[in-house]
Amino acid sequence: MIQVKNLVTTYGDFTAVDDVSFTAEAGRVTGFLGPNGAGKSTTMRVMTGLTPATRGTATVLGTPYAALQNPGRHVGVLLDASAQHAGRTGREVLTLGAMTLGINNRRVDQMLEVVGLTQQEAKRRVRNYSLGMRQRLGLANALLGDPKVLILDEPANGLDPAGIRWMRDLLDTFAGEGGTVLLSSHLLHEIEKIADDIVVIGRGRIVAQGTKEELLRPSGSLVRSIDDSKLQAALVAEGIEANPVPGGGLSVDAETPRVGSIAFAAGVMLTELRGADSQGLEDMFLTLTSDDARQETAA
Ligand SMILES: Nc1ncnc2c1ncn2[C@@H]1O[C@H](COP(=O)(O)OP(=O)(O)OP(=O)(O)O)[C@@H](O)[C@H]1O
Repeated sequence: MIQVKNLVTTYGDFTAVDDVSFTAEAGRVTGFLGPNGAGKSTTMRVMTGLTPATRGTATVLGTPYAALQNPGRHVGVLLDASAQHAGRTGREVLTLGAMTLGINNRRVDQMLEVVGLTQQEAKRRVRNYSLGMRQRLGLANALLGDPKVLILDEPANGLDPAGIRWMRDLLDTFAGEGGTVLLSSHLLHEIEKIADDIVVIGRGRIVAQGTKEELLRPSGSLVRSIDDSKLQAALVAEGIEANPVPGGGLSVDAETPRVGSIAFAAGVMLTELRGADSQGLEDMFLTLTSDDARQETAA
C-alpha cells in the first residue's frame, strides 16, 4: 500500500504539489492521471525519496521509502525509462541491478522473458532501443527484486496498443497476487485501459479520485417531453438541476426513475428518457488540460 497525506512540495516560491492525499491499495492498479506539469512526477519523486516533501508524508508499505532496508526488494521503481545507461546492453543493466540487490542472476533471464525482450535484444546497447523497449527494460529492472509495490511514471509512453494491452495484463497479474501498483499517465484513455482506481491531479491538487467504475459511471439523465418548460419547472421544484440541451430536451442531474416519476406527477408526457453518456471524467480532464494549455501559451 502507498499512502500520501497532505503532501506539499515547493520549488522556491512555486507550489508543484499542493496538499495531496490519496491511497494506492494493495491488490489494485491505481492510475495517477493529470495533464503535463500537474505534479505527478514530483509526487512520485517524493514517494521514492528523491525529492524532499515540504510538508506532509508519503509512505510505502507503511514506511517512508528512505527508511526501507534494501528498498529494491520491496518497491520497484521506474521513473524515467530514458535515463538508463545508454552504453550498456539490456542484459548488463539487469545484471548490475541484480548484483546491487544481492539476488540470483537467474532472475535476469526470467525478467527478460516476463517483459518480452529476446536474448538477442538483451545483447543490444540501450542507446539502440526504441522507447517501448526501454520501457520494457525499465519494467524488468523494477520487477527484479520481486517487490510488493510498483511505482511507474508514464510506463505506457512509447508502447503501441498491443504493448499497452500486454502491460495491463502484466500489472493485473502483479496486483492479482496482492501487489500494489501506482502508475502515472497524462492520457485518460491509457489509464482507463490499465487502472482499477483513478486519482486525478491538476495544477498540484487532487481534483477527483475513486474506482474507475465510479468515475466513469454515467450520471444523470437526458429527457425529452411534449412540454420541456413545464417539466423543467417540476424538476427544479424538487431541487433537481435540469438544463435545456441543444436539439431539444433537458439534461437532468438525477437518475431516470426519479425523472420519470416527477414527470408523471406533473402530468408531462415523455417522448424520450435515458441515462446520460459517461462524459463526466473526460469533460473534466479536457477542461484541466485546456486550462493548462492556456496557461502555458500565456506564459
Ligand atoms: N526541479 C524543479 N524545479 C522547479 N520546478 C520544477 C522542478 N521539477 C518540476 N517542476 C515544476 O513542477 C510542476 C510539476 O511538474 P511534474 O514534473 O511533477 O509534473 P508531471 O505531472 O509529472 O508532468 P508531465 O506529465 O509533463 O511529466 C511543473 O510546473 C514543473 O515545471
